Amino acid sequence: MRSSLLKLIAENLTIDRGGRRVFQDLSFSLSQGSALVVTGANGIGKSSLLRTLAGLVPLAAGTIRLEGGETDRLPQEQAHYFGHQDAVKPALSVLENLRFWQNFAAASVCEDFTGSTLSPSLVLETLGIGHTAHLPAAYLSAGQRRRLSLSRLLVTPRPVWLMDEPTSALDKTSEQQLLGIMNDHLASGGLIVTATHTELVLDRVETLHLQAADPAEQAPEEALL
Ligand SMILES: Nc1ncnc2c1ncn2[C@@H]1O[C@H](COP(=O)(O)OP(=O)(O)OP(=O)(O)O)[C@@H](O)[C@H]1O
Repeated sequence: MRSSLLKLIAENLTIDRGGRRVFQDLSFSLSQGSALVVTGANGIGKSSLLRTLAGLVPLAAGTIRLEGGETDRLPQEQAHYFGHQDAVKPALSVLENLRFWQNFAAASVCEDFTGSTLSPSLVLETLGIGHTAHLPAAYLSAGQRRRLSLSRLLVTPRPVWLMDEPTSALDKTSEQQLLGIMNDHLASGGLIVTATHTELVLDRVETLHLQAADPAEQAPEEALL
């Protein structure tokens, strides 16, 4: 019997950006195999929350931990961050980009999550950009660049995926494929935190709706509700 299921636990998070408090005392926990969908008005702090979980924005207060994860690694070292920017090096070929990321981001496996490791070539084929493998990444369209960025998550297993507006720039077919990939990750025991303005059809979803603490800062449409 498994004794230490993975759980992402955020307690009393407080985040400041540009000298302004974005939110404070935010707490949540997310169990293995589940996705947390973060919603809320523009500027409420969804991206800031994801960037904080990824270790890219410092916490003013609070703690983040991955229970059941690798004890000698920080939670962000066990997470992939799929943000607005695609982190693609334009002068390298598409395949070189992916090989770079495979070598750069260490795999993170633990008792309850092994994930799958696919070869860069296979991932590019799977995501429909195999024919671009030897082109400079600068030549990719916006949607192809997005798919290359997504492919990083599949060449190196990490249990936590932090995904900011993951469907942006994707066509309907790619969007369906992305949802399939996200559901596969959940089915293999992974966890996903995703910020979105669109509905994502995922298998096990919890929602976190961020709201302004000060009603004066609420978006007009939210203030009317
Ligand atoms: N680098 C930064 N420096 C200063 N303030 C920032 C920075 N990035 C974001 N902010 C501010 O932090 C607040 C939250 O921004 P954030 O991008 O997290 O919102 P969001 O909910 O993701 O918005 P959207 O739905 O528009 O993407 C906003 O007031 C924004 O202006």
